[in-house]
Amino acid sequence: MSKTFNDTFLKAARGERTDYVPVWYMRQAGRSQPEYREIKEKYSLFEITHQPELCAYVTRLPVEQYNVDAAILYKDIMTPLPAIGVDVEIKSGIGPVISNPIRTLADVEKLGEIHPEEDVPYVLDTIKLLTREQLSVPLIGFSGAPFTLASYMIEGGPSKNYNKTKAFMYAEPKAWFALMDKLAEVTITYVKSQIKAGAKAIQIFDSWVGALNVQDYRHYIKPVMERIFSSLKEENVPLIMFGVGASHLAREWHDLPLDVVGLDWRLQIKEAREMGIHKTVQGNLDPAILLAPWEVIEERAKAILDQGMEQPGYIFNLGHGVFPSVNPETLKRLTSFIHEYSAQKFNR
Ligand SMILES: Cc1c2[nH]c(c1CCC(=O)O)Cc1[nH]c(c(CCC(=O)O)c1C)Cc1[nH]c(c(CCC(=O)O)c1C)Cc1[nH]c(c(C)c1CCC(=O)O)C2
Repeated sequence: MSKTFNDTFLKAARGERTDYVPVWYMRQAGRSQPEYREIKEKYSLFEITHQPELCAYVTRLPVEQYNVDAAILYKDIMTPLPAIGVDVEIKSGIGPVISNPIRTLADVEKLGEIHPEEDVPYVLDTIKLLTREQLSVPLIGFSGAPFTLASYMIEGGPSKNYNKTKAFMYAEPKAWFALMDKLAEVTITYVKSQIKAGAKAIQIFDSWVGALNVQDYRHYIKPVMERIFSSLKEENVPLIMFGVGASHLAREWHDLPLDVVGLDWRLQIKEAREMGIHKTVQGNLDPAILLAPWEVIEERAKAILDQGMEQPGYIFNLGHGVFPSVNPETLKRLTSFIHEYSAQKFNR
């Protein structure tokens, strides 16, 4: 490794004091970067992820350009699903589309298991490349969570209201829980293989689970999340939870055996602390703010930092992914602002 390893992100994730607030951005490897757009003209997401050298390069780009404190593996939450029999294609401008959606218990029973070394060797090879030779910051591995994966598998694609998913959940509880069990198994096996290959932290994306109320979350989802996090806990790497529009579930996540509660922009960090969330918090600048003039971005970032830095255990991020139209210079400037402003405050 040429540079010394920077573990600020891992320390913050574990709730330890740091010299400054670490930063990374969801969807930092992507469409806001001209180098990435050039690659995307030639290759699809799945084609990039099947080429470990290229995939490692795409993963590294934002670390070098934005000076962020963590890298996130370039792949999608759909990546493990073909291995268990899901026919998924990522359609440009739409998202994941699935041609054999789940409709019955028999469909659930047909789903297979994942064997990461055979089914997704390219994911593990990319991680090995990055963590053994190329990265000076921790690599975040990830998986989609059962509800969010199931929502695509049942709806057959992106959805606004998750009606089919909810109808399946309420009307076919036996099939629902069987599906949650299968997806928990996939998540656990897949994530453990990423950690074994070298991932230093894990984020679980339950992006769309905010569609459920607290009662349904407790009944239909929390037990499966409890099982996943209890099993992953054995691996001793920081575990991060994230979802969109899920402020009403943040307290439920906090109960789970995980290390970091990810927040979108709807809940202020001080409100989360008042709700009793004392674990590390990650977030939560509204990604739309990045399209505003710099003065507005700085003011909003400062307001978030002033709340987040009050307790140790804070990681700066956006409340959701970077939009394609964001200027890379803005992300670079924001990272140095977060680093400098927090270093000054911490060292006073
Ligand atoms: C729900 C979800 C998906 N994928 C993901 C989530 C959870 C995070 C979230 O809430 O946004 C996670 C994801 N998807 C991708 C990453 C890469 C790593 C990173 O954050 O930089 C990550 C972490 C690449 C991607 N995932 C996708 C692309 C676009 C690829 C293409 O256009 O071919 C990339 C680079 C496609 C995808 N995949 C998905 C959607 C909704 C879309 C289309 C929307 C879009 O284009 O932004 C499902």
